[in-house]
Amino acid sequence: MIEYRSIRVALLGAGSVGSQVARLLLEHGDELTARIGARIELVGIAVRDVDAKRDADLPRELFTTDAPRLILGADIVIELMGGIEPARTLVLQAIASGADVVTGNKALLAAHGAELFAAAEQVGAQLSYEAAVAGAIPIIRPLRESLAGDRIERILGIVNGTTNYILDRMDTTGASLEDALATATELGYAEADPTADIGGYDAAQKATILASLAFHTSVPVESVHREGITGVTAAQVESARRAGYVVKLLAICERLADPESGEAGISVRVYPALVPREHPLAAVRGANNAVFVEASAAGPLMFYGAGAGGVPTASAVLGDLVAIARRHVVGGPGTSESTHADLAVLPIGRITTSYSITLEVSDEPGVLAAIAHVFADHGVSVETMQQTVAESGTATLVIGTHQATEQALADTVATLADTPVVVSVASVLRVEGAV
Ligand SMILES: NC(=O)c1ccc[n+]([C@@H]2O[C@H](COP(=O)([O-])OP(=O)(O)OC[C@H]3O[C@@H](n4cnc5c(N)ncnc54)[C@H](O)[C@@H]3O)[C@@H](O)[C@H]2O)c1
Ligand SMILES: N[C@@H](CCO)C(=O)O
Ligand code: NA
Repeated sequence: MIEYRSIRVALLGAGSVGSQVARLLLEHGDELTARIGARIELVGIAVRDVDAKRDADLPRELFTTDAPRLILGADIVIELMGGIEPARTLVLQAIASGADVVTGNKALLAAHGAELFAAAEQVGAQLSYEAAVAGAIPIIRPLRESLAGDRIERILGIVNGTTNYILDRMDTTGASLEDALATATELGYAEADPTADIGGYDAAQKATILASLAFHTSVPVESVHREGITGVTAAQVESARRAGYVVKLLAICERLADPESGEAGISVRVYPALVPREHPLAAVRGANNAVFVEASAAGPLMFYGAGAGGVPTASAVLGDLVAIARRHVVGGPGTSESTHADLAVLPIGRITTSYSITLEVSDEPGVLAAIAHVFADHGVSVETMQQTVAESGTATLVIGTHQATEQALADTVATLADTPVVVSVASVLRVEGAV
């Protein structure tokens, strides 16, 4: 019989994801041993309350409330507690004590990634985080390894399941945002406090992580332009549907030249946008996630699947664990994060996009000309214009623009709002992923 060496694993947190990681480790131990060439020994699980009800039946003797002590002597620490503290201190402590770390904590990485990666690099430790972006979907490893020889041009991600569920429900049933959110809460997709999801904060954290990796640049979460879905109305979704679009909350990471200096830069932004129905992202339904990557040589690629859920997310955690454990068997330092490109993150005003603008206008002679003037004055070219006349003496104009800078489009919208024939600017949405 082969005598396998033991790799000591400490788990921090046994909630939705942690409890499934522990269960799978215990249930599939022999198979993992054969794949790794070493035995994974789960030495303990740190939790807040040893007697709390869990999603999986786990041996009580594994539980402890003393996380700092559990870390000592571990070869690999899996952090699945969430939040910033004490997760940050514990991860730093694990790295300092010579352990490698697996985490699913996007909030921690978005806020303190640079510090944690630097600490890991200093001692040759590995910090892996596949679960932190788009749950079970392999996206971190493909960006870091499979596409390491390519050049990423753009990433369009649906990386928040809760908001995708809400927008999909609005699209398919005509529900209001409030009603769709209530259903998402009932079904357990949305948290009791849904701010992080519907405000776009969760997606912004994931965008930071994706952009840093894709563009070899440390991207602070504060530099991400963020708009949530709270302003999306049933009327906008319906009008998008009639025009052949679907509204999606997108995390966009894009390589582009600064229009002012001409220097290479990147844009990282999160907002609800119109996506053409023919685009692969339009087919991402319910609470699923997808990351659409455009690479220079590979062309377009889409990674699709379950972006959340205890069991699927545990798969991503175990993948990282097995990769690290295999390295323990053969030896050598971990892979450090590369930030050599150090590209500037451009402010939202410098990016180029196109808009769909819906205006309520008076239905009288000269209105179209007046509106066309506003666009021309700001150097924004109109691509399409559709008019519907209401009985009340007003008309609805849906105007699609060609690509223009955000600043020019924002100035156009501001001037339109002050134009006497414009009764109201009913909706302004960007269009992304033109096919
Ligand atoms: N749930 C998902 O679908 C999902 C998907 C992707 C990533 N993630 C990430 O994975 C991590 C874990 O998520 P979750 O849904 O399992 O969370 P959870 O709230 O269900 O579980 C957290 C666990 O950590 C423990 N814990 C929290 N603070 C602690 C402390 N101070 N000391 C000791 N134990 C503590 C809790 O007792 C609990 O066991 C988070 O960072 C989350 O963002 C979750
Ligand atoms: N709240 C997140 C969970 C996964 O990070 C979502 O809705 O996608
Ligand atoms: Na993932």
